[in-house]
Parts: sequence; structure tokens; C-alpha cells
Amino acid sequence: MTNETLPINVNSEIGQLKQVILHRPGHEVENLMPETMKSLLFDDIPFLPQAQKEHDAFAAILTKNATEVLYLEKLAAEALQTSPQVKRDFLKQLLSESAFKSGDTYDQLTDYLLDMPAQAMVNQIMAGIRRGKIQTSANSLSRFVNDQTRPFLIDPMPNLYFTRDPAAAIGHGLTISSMTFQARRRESLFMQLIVKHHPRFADQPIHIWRDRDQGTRLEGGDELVLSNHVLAIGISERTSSEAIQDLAKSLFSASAYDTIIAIQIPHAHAMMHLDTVFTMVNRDQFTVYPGIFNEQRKMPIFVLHQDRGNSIKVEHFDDLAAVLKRELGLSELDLILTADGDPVAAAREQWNDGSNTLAIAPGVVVTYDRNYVSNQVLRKHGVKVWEIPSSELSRGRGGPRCMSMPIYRVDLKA
Ligand SMILES: NC(=[NH2+])NCCC[C@H](N)C(=O)O
Repeated sequence: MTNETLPINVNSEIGQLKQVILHRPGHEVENLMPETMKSLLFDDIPFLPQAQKEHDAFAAILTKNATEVLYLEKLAAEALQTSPQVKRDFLKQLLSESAFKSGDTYDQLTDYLLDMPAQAMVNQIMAGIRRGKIQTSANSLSRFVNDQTRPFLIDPMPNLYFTRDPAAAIGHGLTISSMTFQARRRESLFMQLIVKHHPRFADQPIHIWRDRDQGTRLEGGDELVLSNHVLAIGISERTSSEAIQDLAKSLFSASAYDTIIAIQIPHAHAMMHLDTVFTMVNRDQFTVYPGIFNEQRKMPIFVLHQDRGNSIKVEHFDDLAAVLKRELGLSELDLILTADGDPVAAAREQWNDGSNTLAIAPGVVVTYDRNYVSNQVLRKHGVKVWEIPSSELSRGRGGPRCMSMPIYRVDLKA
């Protein structure tokens, strides 16, 4: 089978982007409240009509650059339409992960949702379900009284527009994430559904390197595909070292991948994933937020290699540039610092995802317009920058890379 016929082909961070999955922010974002914002991992409530305009501008730039944009919500509805059983099974799983396994409320929610056409059902599940929508009952008065104070029976999933995190492509396969926080755990159900049942993916040679039902945590924002055999993965607030070792085992034995550069980053809300502080923009150019280095410009890095047999060898390093050069076989390396390293501008722009660039071809990236200092620096380094409006989207603490899940990139020539 040639690469062109494969449904998933991602052997780099920078090869020309041909197909990508996005999610247009919907009512789930309007179901954020000051009381729930923090637990739902938002710092403010975006103004939805404006966020949608910004998102449409993002999609338009991708389309203009010959990228096919697929929408998660549409793929999910199409997958559900393949059979009534698929719809029922998905709903059962979704309700069970939303704390309803059986009982009156479970039955009523099932009837309410199954009655809807597939697209309406998907949109409603993503947006969340308000308590008043169905008649509920309980066998405990105190629990019932307590429950009434929470406006949602099924919580909204406002982080869905960060499609990078619940699943990510590596080579011809995918990782489907076991996500860290309750606020996001159900999100990866949609990609699992799509891969199993959507006609575009079902019965295709797609290797699931790691599925969502794992005891250890891994999220797509930590996974960078540096080449056709080297990955960088963040050891972060969202991804554990155990999960990385587990992924290494699965990848090294069944793919061309033989190296993982595990980069330990601070646990902080603004740096929840590796791609908030480090992205690849060209063969030998990377963006880096200087706040991840210590005073000596060092940081903890662990390189995993396939060793004899099926075992894995781990080595410790502290110089990011040296490790990248060696593992990628580069003679030169250009680390482009957020806001040129100015401590105030870099911190401000990192907070708004100034280093979260999405490469759509080698040396061509999409970024937020508000990070104008970093955008100028990228241009000074010869990178072509497409800017998108960003006053509302940025409130969710994610940028163009997190808002996109590439499934097909043109392979780079050796
Ligand atoms: N790959 C990323 N950097 N994703 C950003 C995700 C932001 C989201 N609010 C969260 O905390 O999960």
C-alpha cells in the first residue's frame, strides 16, 4: 500500500498538511460559569460568536493552503449513523462515564438523546445537558436536594476545540488519550468512535499505539513527531513517565519509531503540555519558551532507545539543542525563543500560546495575532507566519497547534 492511500500518515511535525481534524467551538463554551470555569480548565468565558469567527478564520487559512478540514462533530455524527447499535453503544458508554450506569435518570437520558438525529445528539452531548431537560427522581432526599444545586446533569466539554489532546497521529497510527482531568476524560470517546466506525477509518490499517482505557496518562499536546523515527514527548502535568515507557514499548516493536526524547517540563496550568513551550517549525528550527530552562540553559531530558531484543534503554541529558542535533542528525539548529527571550513579553505571550505554532509546511506556520512580538521574531528567523484573530479562542489556554489534529502530512524528502 502506498502512503497516498493510507487514512493516516504523519511522519513529521512540518510536512505539508493535507488533512486535519478541527472542532468548531459550540454551545459547550457558553455552558461555562464562573463557578465551574476552573475545574473545566478555562480562565475566562469566551464570547462564542466571536470565538467561532476566529475559528472560521483559522479553518479558512488552512483551506487556502490546500489542507482538507474535517470536523470532529461531523465525523462523530456520521459514525453514529452507520447503525442503530453503534449509536446505542456509544450512548451507553458516554452515560456511564458521565456517572449514569442505570436507573430512571439513565433511562430518561437515553430516551431523550436516542430520539435525536445523530448530529443533534452529538452537539447536545458536547454542549452538556441541563438538569431541567428531563424529569429526574432519586431514592435519597439529601442527595437529591444536593444535586439540584448543580445545573448540569451531563457536564459540557468546552475543551473539545483543542482536538490535539484527546488523540494524536504518529506514523500510520494513533494514540487515543487516557486524559488526566475529569473535565476532559470523555473527549477521547469521540475519536475512538470515529476510528472504529466512520467509513473513512473503519477496517483500515490504523494501528492504535495506545487506547484510552489505560491506567497511565498521556495527552496529544505532549506528543511531537520530530521525524519518521524520532518523537519528543513531554513529561508534564498531563503525561506520565510510565505512559511514555508504555508507548515506547508499543511503538518500538511495531513501527519505524526507535527513539523518544522525553522532555520534563514544569507542572503549571500555562504549560500543561509540551507544545505550549516547544514546537517544531522547520527541519532545523524550533520555538522554545525560555522559562523551561534553568540558569545554565539546561533541563531534564531522557532519551529512550530500542535496545537489543525488545528492551528499552534510557539515558539522561540536559542540553536540549545537543540532544536534538544528535537524534535528528542536524548540523545546525535554530532555537527561536518566545518574544526573543524578553522575560516580560515572553511570559505574556507564552500565556497566550505564543510558542504554540502549527506548521503547515516546512518553515510555514499559523499563530495567534496577539503574540506580535514572537511573530516578528519568527519572521526574522525566516519563517512564514499566517496570523489568526485570537481574542476569544486564547481564553481556553491553547493555540493553533492544540486546536488541530493532523491526520495526513506529505512525507519529507530525505
Ligand atoms: N495541546 C495543548 N496545549 N492544549 C491546550 C489545552 C487547554 C485546555 N484548557 C486544557 O487545560 O486542557
